[in-house]
Amino acid sequence: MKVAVLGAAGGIGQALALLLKTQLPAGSKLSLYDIAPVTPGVAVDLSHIPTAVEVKGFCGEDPTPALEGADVVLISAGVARKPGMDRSDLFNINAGIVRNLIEKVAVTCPKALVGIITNPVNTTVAIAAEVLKKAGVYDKNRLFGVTTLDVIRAETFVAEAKGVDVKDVKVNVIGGHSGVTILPLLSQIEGVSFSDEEVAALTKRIQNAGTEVVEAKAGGGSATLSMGQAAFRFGMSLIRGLQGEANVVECTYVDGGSEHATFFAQPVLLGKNGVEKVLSYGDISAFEANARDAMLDTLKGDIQLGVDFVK
Ligand SMILES: NC(=O)c1ccc[n+]([C@@H]2O[C@H](COP(=O)([O-])OP(=O)(O)OC[C@H]3O[C@@H](n4cnc5c(N)ncnc54)[C@H](O)[C@@H]3O)[C@@H](O)[C@H]2O)c1
Ligand SMILES: O=C(O)C[C@H](O)C(=O)O
Repeated sequence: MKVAVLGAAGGIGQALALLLKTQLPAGSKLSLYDIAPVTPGVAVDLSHIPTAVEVKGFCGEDPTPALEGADVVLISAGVARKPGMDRSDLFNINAGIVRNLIEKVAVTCPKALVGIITNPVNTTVAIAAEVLKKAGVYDKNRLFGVTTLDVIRAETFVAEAKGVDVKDVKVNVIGGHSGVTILPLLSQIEGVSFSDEEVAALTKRIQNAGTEVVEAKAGGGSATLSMGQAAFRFGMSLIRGLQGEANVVECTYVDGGSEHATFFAQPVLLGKNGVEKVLSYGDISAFEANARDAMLDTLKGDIQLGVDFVK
């Protein structure tokens, strides 16, 4: 199994690379790419950790050597928010970065499973899809927006609020990855109940959790360590699916034939070809149905921005 991380010298990239180096299956290859010249050094640093995972680092303008033979590509290359910015403010810089990297993916490893972390995810995934379509290699089952951070936040905050063990809390988060498009389905969580006020407050906190970190870091960036963990969880789920493990399910933003929008995050069964099956997100409350319907104009606008960028 070969995993490539693009943006590997960044805050997320380094945290993710450390987790992958220490926990990928024995015999795996880890390929780190970033425009930053430090990247080969990041790989040398990691290579001193005694695990049976070979790690190589590449820098410069061309990611091709890092992508050769990749089964999974995780992309966190790009700029992060500062206080006062929305994720959409990152579009001007990150749209072009994702487009250029995906153009290389399309040529070098078109069959790889690609997870996009770079914001604004609602838009950058649409950009990636259009680039792959243009290159004639688009397979909707192999492209994912990584929304796992919303899931782990929801699980953490619910466990804290209700005083339960976090390992017993499972939360589906549907929609997209920004503001009102992040919709945790709190009504489905087994073993806990919430007042209407608690639902409103927890939903808002989960939707604003990225901003909570951006403000706490006071200009020093956005979530990197929790995102490293989230990307690691998602990347490992892709790998477990590729290896034929049964019942690997993650919420992720996919082109999955949703009735709501071209791309929509919901539970997905992962397998040897990426998306095995897009699963129903199940019954939801009236509050959640209203929030889902209210997000759709925003989500569709975000997606259209990505489509128009490439066309
Ligand atoms: N999906 C999510 O839930 C989620 C969560 C947190 C952050 N993010 C996003 O992830 C992205 C990265 O965040 P970060 O904190 O790691 O930022 P960072 O600035 O620490 O790292 C970004 C890295 O990308 C590299 N880079 C820039 N242009 C590149 C290019 N053309 N090719 C290769 N590498 C390039 C930079 O050199 C840097 O090392 C941001 O867009 C951020 O908003 C997404
Ligand atoms: O909020 C951000 O800008 C980064 C990320 O999308 C997050 O949710 O933490």
